[in-house]
Amino acid sequence: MAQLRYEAGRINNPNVHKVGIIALGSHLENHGPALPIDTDAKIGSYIALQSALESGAKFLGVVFPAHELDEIDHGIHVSLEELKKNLIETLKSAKKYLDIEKVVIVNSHGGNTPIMAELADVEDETDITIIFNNKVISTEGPHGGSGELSMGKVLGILNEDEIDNQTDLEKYEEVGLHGFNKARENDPGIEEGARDVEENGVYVDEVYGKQLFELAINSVILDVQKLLDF
Ligand SMILES: Nc1nc(O)c(N)c(N[C@@H]2O[C@H](COP(=O)(O)O)[C@@H](O)[C@H]2O)n1
Ligand SMILES: [Fe+2]
Repeated sequence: MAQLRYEAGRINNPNVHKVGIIALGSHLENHGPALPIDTDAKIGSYIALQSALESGAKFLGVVFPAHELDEIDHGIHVSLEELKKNLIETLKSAKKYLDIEKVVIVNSHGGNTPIMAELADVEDETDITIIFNNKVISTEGPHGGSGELSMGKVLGILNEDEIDNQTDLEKYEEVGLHGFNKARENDPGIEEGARDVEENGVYVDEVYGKQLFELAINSVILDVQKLLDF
């Protein structure tokens, strides 16, 4: 069997080959008329791929299923148990075929956050060390709001003709999670996002979109370094 040249290419530390970066987003979720239903998956995949290119870590693609709170009905999502099962199978496959021992999960969908409480289990089941990176969720602001619109502009997935309609909130109740009153009552962050869209509307700024991506990518690169230092 061929001897692999782990030091080939722009590789600072050959151990980086044991580190993977995988995106966890949502492919089937309304984001108003200006953004496609797989906006989260594309934002997360872009961050994961760019981070892998910069750090030398392996790009492991994107997890297919996504979870969401019951009180937020804006797409097609699975139970937390089903997401956890799929994540374990996916990571076991990365270990079996690519000899991956450590992974950064790049989360780009707010509804996946509850999986964080299951990660110790996932690490035990897969014998893989995990860092869960939620940076883009914590900086992007409201669902289908200015942050996602601006990143969508950078990715070229934005329908510019529909931007003025994005805040027709009676029609597109998912924008800012405006129409999900129970979720707004239960989560001050969601309430804040809804109020922001209701009071300030939305805008598109490509420079802002690039800054959001840079912040998220740098944060993932730092996580890769932390895993290398383990
Ligand atoms: N979709 C969703 N589900 C939850 O459970 C949430 N807590 C949030 N939070 C807010 O929505 C933004 C996420 O929107 P995307 O899922 O990335 O489209 C997030 O930034 C919070 O403002 N969202
Ligand atoms: Fe989402």
